[in-house]
Amino acid sequence: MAIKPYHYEPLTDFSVPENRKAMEEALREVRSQFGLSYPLVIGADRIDTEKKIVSVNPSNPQQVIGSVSKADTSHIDMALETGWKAFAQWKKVPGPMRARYLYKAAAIMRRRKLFLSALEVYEAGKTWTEAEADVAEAIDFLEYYGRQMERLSEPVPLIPLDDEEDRAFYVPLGVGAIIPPWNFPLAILTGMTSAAIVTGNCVILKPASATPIIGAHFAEIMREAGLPSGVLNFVPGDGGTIGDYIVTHPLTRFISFTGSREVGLRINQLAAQVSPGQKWIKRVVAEMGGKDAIVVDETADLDAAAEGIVTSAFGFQGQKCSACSRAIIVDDVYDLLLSKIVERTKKLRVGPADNLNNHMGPVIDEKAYEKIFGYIQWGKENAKLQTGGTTLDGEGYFIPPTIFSDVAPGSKLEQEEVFGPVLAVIRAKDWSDALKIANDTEYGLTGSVYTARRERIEQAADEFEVGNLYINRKCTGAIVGAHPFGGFNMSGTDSKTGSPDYLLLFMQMKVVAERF
Ligand SMILES: NC(=O)c1ccc[n+]([C@@H]2O[C@H](COP(=O)([O-])OP(=O)(O)OC[C@H]3O[C@@H](n4cnc5c(N)ncnc54)[C@H](O)[C@@H]3O)[C@@H](O)[C@H]2O)c1
Ligand SMILES: N[C@@H](CCC=O)C(=O)O
Repeated sequence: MAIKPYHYEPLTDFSVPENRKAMEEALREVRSQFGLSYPLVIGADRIDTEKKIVSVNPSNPQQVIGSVSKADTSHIDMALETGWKAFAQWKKVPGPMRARYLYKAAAIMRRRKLFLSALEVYEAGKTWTEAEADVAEAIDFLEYYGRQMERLSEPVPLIPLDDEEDRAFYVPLGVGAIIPPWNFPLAILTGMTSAAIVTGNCVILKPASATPIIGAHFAEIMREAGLPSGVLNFVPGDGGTIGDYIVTHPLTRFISFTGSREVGLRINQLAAQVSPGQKWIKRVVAEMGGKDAIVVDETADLDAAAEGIVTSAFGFQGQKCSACSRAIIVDDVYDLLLSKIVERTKKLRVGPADNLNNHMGPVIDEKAYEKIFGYIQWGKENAKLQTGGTTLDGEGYFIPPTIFSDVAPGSKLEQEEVFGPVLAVIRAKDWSDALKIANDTEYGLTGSVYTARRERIEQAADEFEVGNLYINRKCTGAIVGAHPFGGFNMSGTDSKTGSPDYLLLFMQMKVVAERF
């Protein structure tokens, strides 16, 4: 069997009765495993600690999904030392062979797709479709990065000199820390970890504290895929407590982080300081937040725009870095489009994520719930509430999709990342004004433009300062390999996940020049 060219993973249609039944069975299977405890994994050792991170269901926080052991600083020392020991062998494994571990892990994930999706429904509060899309994306990262590593294992083409042989090839960096967020609990964690590993590095993986059980299942899948021990060390812990220790540790060679602007900047700053005994400049790859906008002009298909805005704003409860949190609409069509957006939004059902009939589940935890309601309160005092904004019945952290209109450019709700189901609608004088408002943010992650005018599409391609610009479509849902993903400015360190360039961030080029 030859390795086929990369193709993104198809999604499951849950309107088909057999698929629905299979998912219901997977949800039952996950429930039967509630309460299990998962150890740290350092080298070949599985370590149970007294202190645990307890993971709960955000749709019903009384329900415990499971617990993971909690690493302290001594475990971080152990994991880094173990990683460096494993690195001595792992870096010598040829790239195409390392890729095979990823293909194997992808095959295991594919076989367990619905189980992992069901786990996300309970641990992250994702609806069925959002959960399955995340698992599919994790598989995509494994398949795509494997093939990219095969390509990058070829010798680098050089200009030949007359009197010597020159060779150039990529070598790994060493042992690094992988620090993912909870919002794409399998896809982003898998992408970040597999990119570092397939390029020949060893890692310590600290999953986000809200979704550690999914992380534990990933670590287990990599073990089943045959990954040599010590290449991936799994060390859950509280970011605020052990994060600085990991980042400043002299044995940490690189940090791959995805999360908030605040934590990303802190990591970037701390990593720049040289600790005693450290003999490299740490490399930091940081993917951070967004304040993403959809701009609509007077020539746009307004029904398509309303659909794109609602999907982008409220998919996974607005908890995507790519989420549309600003709809910037030109005056001519503002009132009409606003009414279409509000009408569609009012049809969205919010409730427990394991019920297929709900379009939206809960936000991730109490802290997020309180923070989002802080923004809602601000909106009530400073803008016009169109829908939502109330508390909802039920045990979980449910927030209705909330829309504020007449939000002033430059104001708090127009500038800060809410990371929840809150949409700010902003009136622009005209197209030029709309583009100016869209660019007036320190972030630059995703954006969309709805227009029928060719010259405006080209102007946006040139002037809309975002890493991922979409035309006449939603601003979420990047596909690995088709939409390299990552933002400008305060949205990160200018890297692109799922792109032909991404793996280079985990390697350096070595040149050997030989005279005979
Ligand atoms: N650009 C992207 O591709 C992308 C993708 C997903 C999420 N995000 C962003 O992530 C944020 C939401 O995720 P989050 O709430 O998990 O973010 P977060 O910054 O709170 O946490 C991210 C990770 O950092 C860890 N952490 C916390 N404090 C730390 C410290 N001092 N040192 C080291 N690690 C520490 C956390 O435990 C977690 O694993 C949003 O801002 C969102 O826009 C960006
Ligand atoms: N890659 C995802 C967003 C990841 C951030 O949360 C998308 O394109 O919607």
